[in-house]
Amino acid sequence: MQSLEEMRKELDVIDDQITTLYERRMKVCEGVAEYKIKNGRKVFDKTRENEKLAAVAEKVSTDFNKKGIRELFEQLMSMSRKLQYQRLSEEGVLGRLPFIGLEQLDLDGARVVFQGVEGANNQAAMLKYFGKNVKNFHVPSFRDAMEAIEEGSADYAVLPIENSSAGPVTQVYDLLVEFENYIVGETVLPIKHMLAGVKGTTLSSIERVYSHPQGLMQTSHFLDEHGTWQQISVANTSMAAKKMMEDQDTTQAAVCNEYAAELYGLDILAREINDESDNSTRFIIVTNQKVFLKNASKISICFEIPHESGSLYHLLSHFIYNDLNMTKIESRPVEGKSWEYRFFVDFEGNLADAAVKNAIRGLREEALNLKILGNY
Ligand SMILES: C=C(O[C@@H]1C=C(C(=O)O)C=C[C@H]1O)C(=O)O
Repeated sequence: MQSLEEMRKELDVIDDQITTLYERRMKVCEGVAEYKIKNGRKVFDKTRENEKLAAVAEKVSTDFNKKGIRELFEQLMSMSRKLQYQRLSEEGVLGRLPFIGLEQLDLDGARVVFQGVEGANNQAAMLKYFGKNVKNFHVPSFRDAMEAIEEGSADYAVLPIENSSAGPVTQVYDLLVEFENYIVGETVLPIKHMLAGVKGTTLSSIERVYSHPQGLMQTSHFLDEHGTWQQISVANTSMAAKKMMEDQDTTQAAVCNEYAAELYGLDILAREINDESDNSTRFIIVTNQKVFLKNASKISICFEIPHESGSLYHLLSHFIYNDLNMTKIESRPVEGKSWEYRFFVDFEGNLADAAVKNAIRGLREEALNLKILGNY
């Protein structure tokens, strides 16, 4: 039997050959890039890649090696594409993105819509971002807010997207896909939940507690201690508070913020019942124009992927190869396609950066239905 040293020497010789061949292959791919630039051809040719994968698998013997050689060539061709996108970028033929860069947002006389009623956390987020003199109105649902900007009755909408303890506001993710509206800003607001009821309500008189599902989730530890209370979801925490005022019923209470409790004349029965003491929610500012601030530093996109092994891995490699820092990934089921998912990715960068354009070009060719949700 050969010694380990001898076998390693043999591997070194083989690897030298692979390395030389890799460089030679990439050199040819540069030529392919030049050809494609000249002739306006797409970088990604899935048919050619599938033929190649089948051909190389044919040439090796065991199932293990068939799988291995496919993986190796998937990687090689993915590298080849990235080199080609880079050449396209250097030649300035990446194409223009349909977003217009602005020095600042047009906030003059802007009308802003938020979901809920007076006292909603969405309203507090709006006041934080736009200032207290902002012209505004409120609507019953997130969908109504999206429609208001799409049809132009409002210029901006403020929507919650994610909570530090309860996670994503999934409905808002889905609406971002459905509507031609784009994120232009974000703001983070600390959220403190109170348990509030009309005068005379006590912890022992309560049978039902009302709030937005996020409000119920963010106070689940406290609510679990009162397991007999029925938890009822309503569209907004401030709507729950308003309902308490309207019903005047001591068998029910609302999870809402202090301002809403005050506004609707409720007593606070328990303060700061949120599970996490630093509970906070990130809100996005959405508009109907494809614009971004020139100093924007975060990009949100979403895409579907072919239902094949390795496809997410290959798509995410565009971030790695362009040195882009991915800060978040979420997935949501694709409507009408059971067990298929749409991915939402946030990463650092500006749409004017070459690295960003390069990554988006690659993602656009290789993913299904890529949508840029905004740069802010
Ligand atoms: C090199 C090409 O570009 C891409 C990369 C391929 C490869 O590395 O073999 C194959 C198909 C294309 O997706 C080509 O079109 O031939």
